Amino acid sequence: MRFVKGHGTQNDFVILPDPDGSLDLHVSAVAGLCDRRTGIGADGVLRAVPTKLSPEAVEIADRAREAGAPVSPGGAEWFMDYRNADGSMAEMCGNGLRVFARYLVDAGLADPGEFDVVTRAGVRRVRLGTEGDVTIDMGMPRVLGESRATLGVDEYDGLVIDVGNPHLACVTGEPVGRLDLSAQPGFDPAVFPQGVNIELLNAVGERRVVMRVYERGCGETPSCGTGTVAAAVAAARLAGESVGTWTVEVPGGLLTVTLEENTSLLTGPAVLVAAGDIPPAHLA
Ligand SMILES: N[C@@H](CCC[C@H](N)C(=O)O)C(=O)O
Repeated sequence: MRFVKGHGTQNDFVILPDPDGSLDLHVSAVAGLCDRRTGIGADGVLRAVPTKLSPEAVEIADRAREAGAPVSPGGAEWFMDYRNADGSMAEMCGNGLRVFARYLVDAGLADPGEFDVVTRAGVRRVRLGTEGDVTIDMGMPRVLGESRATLGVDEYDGLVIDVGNPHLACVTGEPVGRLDLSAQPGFDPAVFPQGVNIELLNAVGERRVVMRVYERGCGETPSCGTGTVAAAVAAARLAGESVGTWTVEVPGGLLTVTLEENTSLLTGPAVLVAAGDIPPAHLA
């Protein structure tokens, strides 16, 4: 089985091309591939399957069209089947989608420029820039209320934000570089029955934030694209703003989030670093 390895601001992924839709990915196979000692090592797996060969993806694309989403006519040809490092499925991955788009273009499976990709969060438009950056239309983030994260004895208030997947974005005055994110922070399971990605962030300047994240199904990662959108929304609220461009500094680099009236855009790098073969026994 072929694989490609890539990352977006150090949030890293194993891409598994599945051109005939025959790959039955088990939780343990994903966890094995993502293991940093016994596998390839990654924060997640991106299975690339033609939309038409995945009933799940066909349904998502149809629903998006019915809801009036401007799915490009020949577009949305590929489904990004995203899995976290522990093997769990998630709806959306912002860094992963940039890397996925880069892979499709490099592999000759999509034309450079702009195209649509099906994700579990809906159809997302991607645009490859000329400088190596990729921009994704992430849709309209929804603020659903407030909740609290706990780190040891410390509590952090935050906003419950849906970016296709669930987030709790907590702005704090305590420098986030000092926080211990080595263990799962506490959260209210009644608010997040499916788990949550938790961002802790400092507003450090004019539309600039520093963020760390503890991802559902992964642990602390150097970056989370959907998390940066949630962070920008939380920082914007604090500043009494709702639109504009925020720079989000994560341990793995810099991402740009533009909040618009009806949508949000995420821009950042997407790099492919290796390719190879996985022995079939490793996927069994
Ligand atoms: N790293 C991702 C988010 C991946 C999914 C997340 N862990 C979840 O379970 O929702 C990103 O870049 O957005």
